[in-house]
Amino acid sequence: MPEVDRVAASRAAIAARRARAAVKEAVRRRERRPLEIAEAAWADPSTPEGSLRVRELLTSIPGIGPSRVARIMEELGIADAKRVGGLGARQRVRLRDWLAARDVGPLRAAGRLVVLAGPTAVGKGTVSAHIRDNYPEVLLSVSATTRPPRPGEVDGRHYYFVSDEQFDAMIEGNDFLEYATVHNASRYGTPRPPIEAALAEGRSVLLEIDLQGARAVREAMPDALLVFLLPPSWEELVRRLTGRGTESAAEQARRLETAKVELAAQHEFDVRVVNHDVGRAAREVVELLAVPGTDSARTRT
Ligand SMILES: Nc1nc2c(ncn2[C@@H]2O[C@H](COP(=O)(O)OP(=O)(O)O)[C@@H](O)[C@H]2O)c(=O)[nH]1
Ligand SMILES: Nc1ncnc2c1ncn2[C@@H]1O[C@H](COP(=O)(O)OP(=O)(O)O)[C@@H](O)[C@H]1O
Repeated sequence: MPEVDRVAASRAAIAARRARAAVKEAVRRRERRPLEIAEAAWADPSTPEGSLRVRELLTSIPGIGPSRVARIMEELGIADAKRVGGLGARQRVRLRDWLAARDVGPLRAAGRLVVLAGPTAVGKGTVSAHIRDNYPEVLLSVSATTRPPRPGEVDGRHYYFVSDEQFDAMIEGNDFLEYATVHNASRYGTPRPPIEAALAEGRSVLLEIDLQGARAVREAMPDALLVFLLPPSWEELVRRLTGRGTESAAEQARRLETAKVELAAQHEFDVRVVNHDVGRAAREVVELLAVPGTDSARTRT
């Protein structure tokens, strides 16, 4: 191919990729409905909608992660690399029915609720704090807890430190999105009102809670995206727990037993992020929040 044609072809490929990225972003931000994208693709398969892969379309839908997408595509009998515009008639019917069943009607600007969970000492607190300090557009939910503050912890910033009676009153008042007893010791709960207010304003919310909390949020809010934070290795997890030095040897051993059970539940989650480096892991989580106006939201393809 002559050089000038090659340059034109590669420009066209870049433009097509950008156009597909814009379609995915619009779905992610709930500006366009997935069903409408599929219908545009079938009306004209040469459009960006037509050349979008089915996998990409489904992964862009808020609340659906890659492992669920793989399951859905298997159920629909659609091969991994298929483009929406290239589906056969029967596959189109199956995909249309599936999208229509979860079509939510009129769209509204909506923030996303992301739950960050993972085994003890993987770095959930560190990654969340990094997000709170570097991405102020994300609301990091502050939980209420009955455990006493550790040195340096500030009421209202790290937790709302409450008495057992106050915690009971919050349960009575239906003030929690979820609550649980963690490590067989203290109670922790996610206050509901700030989350509902932020989501209603189109702001994204991050919850850093334990595995039972993540499951409860999925029940209460099926659109929530569940992210599991993984250590680079088991040895590194043990190093982080012992290095933190906030638990006795007996408590560390108990938490490591719980960590094994928690790691076994990682496949219940939509997305897994490995915490090699705090900044990188935080950025990956923020990209999942797809906050309009952040660099990560703009450049994610
Ligand atoms: N279910 C639930 N778990 C929470 C909540 N807030 C914190 N947790 C979890 O409680 C556990 C204990 O937290 P913490 O006392 O700060 O100690 P850590 O284990 O050293 O992080 C962690 O696994 C947190 O993810 C909450 O609101 N709900
Ligand atoms: N990416 C990382 N690399 C090295 N150490 C880390 C990393 N993330 C967290 N840590 C360290 O691991 C320990 C546990 O982190 P923490 O945020 O308290 O875990 P969690 O909230 O999951 O229990 C802390 O000492 C923290 O400084």
